[in-house]
Amino acid sequence: MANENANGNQHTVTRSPPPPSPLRFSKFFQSNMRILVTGGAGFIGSHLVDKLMENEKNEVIVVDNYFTGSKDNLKKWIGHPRFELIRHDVTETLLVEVDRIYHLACPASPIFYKYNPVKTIKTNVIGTLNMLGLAKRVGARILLTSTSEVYGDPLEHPQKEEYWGNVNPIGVRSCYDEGKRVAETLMFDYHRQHGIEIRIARIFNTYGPRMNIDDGRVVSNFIAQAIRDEPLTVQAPGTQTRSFCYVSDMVDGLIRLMEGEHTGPINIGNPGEFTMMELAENVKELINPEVSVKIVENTPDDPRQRKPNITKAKELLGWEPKITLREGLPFMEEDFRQRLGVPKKQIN
Ligand SMILES: NC(=O)c1ccc[n+]([C@@H]2O[C@H](COP(=O)([O-])OP(=O)(O)OC[C@H]3O[C@@H](n4cnc5c(N)ncnc54)[C@H](O)[C@@H]3O)[C@@H](O)[C@H]2O)c1
Ligand SMILES: O=c1ccn([C@@H]2O[C@H](COP(=O)(O)OP(=O)(O)O[C@H]3OC[C@@H](O)[C@H](O)[C@H]3O)[C@@H](O)[C@H]2O)c(=O)[nH]1
Repeated sequence: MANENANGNQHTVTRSPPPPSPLRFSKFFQSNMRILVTGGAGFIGSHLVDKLMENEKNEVIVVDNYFTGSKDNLKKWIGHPRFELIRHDVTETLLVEVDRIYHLACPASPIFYKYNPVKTIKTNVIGTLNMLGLAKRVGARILLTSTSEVYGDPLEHPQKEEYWGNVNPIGVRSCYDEGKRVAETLMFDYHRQHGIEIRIARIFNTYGPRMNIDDGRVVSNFIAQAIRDEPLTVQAPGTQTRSFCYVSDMVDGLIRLMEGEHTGPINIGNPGEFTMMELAENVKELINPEVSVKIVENTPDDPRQRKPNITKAKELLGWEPKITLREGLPFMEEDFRQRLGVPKKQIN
């Protein structure tokens, strides 16, 4: 069986996939779909769990080491008969009988993934190897949440999936950028060599409620600063761009990819591109017109531009984002105000 990969090359899958559990072929009683979500206590993962749990035919197991995630993000499911939460680090092997694996375990914030770069690359390489070994052992379909960072500091703009990227192999972000690239390589090697059913999402900047308030990412920083009346810290030059996808759109895209027939990689993101200065102006206008903006130093290897070409997501998944940045920011403001205990100022 041959299918086309993102680079347009035919690649032959030499082996048929390992047989899924006989449970999937039950005639009289259709057993629940058993879904493992690694990193499910995190920002995107916990919203994914919420969506998956809405389907009564799904059982969800979350494994997480709580490096950046929190049990608080899953508190409404703890004790639910179709939900299990396991404290586990994916760099250690795991044996659970499942039908689907959403592999999200990896710190996403640059501050956190740069905190322990060796651990970050172990999580991306050994963690993904362990999850692929599990998928092979139990006959599960596995989805990897890769990232727009695989394009590095892109020379092609907007970025299509066929673009091979412009990545520094030895920089301070390489643990994440190269870690995710190796993870994608491992996914395709297990697909070609063992027939594993894989799905690869290249996620672009995602924001929404439950983001770690102090995780250092730009949207969470600006909103927390605006609410606390602190200057918005635009990292120089301020003209660099990102494209921001609201978390509910992201979750919808991930589920469509998992349950569709395409391996990917497929870009999932919102093509609405903003400079950091424009983002600051939007936050100022929507949340706190009095707040000041200050230019601060940036970190090495910060990509200068990023915007997804989402043609494949539209054509192959029937997906496109629905929520614009100006619609999504107020939802995040409400969440942060509630968590910080800072009510909106009454304008009399
Ligand atoms: N949020 C974004 O803008 C974005 C963009 C691109 C890709 N992604 C990817 O999406 C996934 C989720 O990102 P997020 O924004 O929810 O980040 P997050 O940091 O909130 O979630 C990551 C989760 O993984 C857990 N984790 C980290 N290392 C682990 C390990 N070794 N073993 C077990 N659990 C571990 C963390 O505790 C956390 O709960 C990540 O793979 C990230 O690379 C996110
Ligand atoms: O306070 C801040 C923080 C960040 N920034 C700038 O905002 C831009 C975005 O930075 P962030 O730290 O939010 O995130 P990045 O775009 O670097 O990575 C993000 O997108 C790709 C994902 O894979 C990563 O997981 C996610 O963190 C950068 O240009 C950064 O310099 C600010 O201007 N001010």
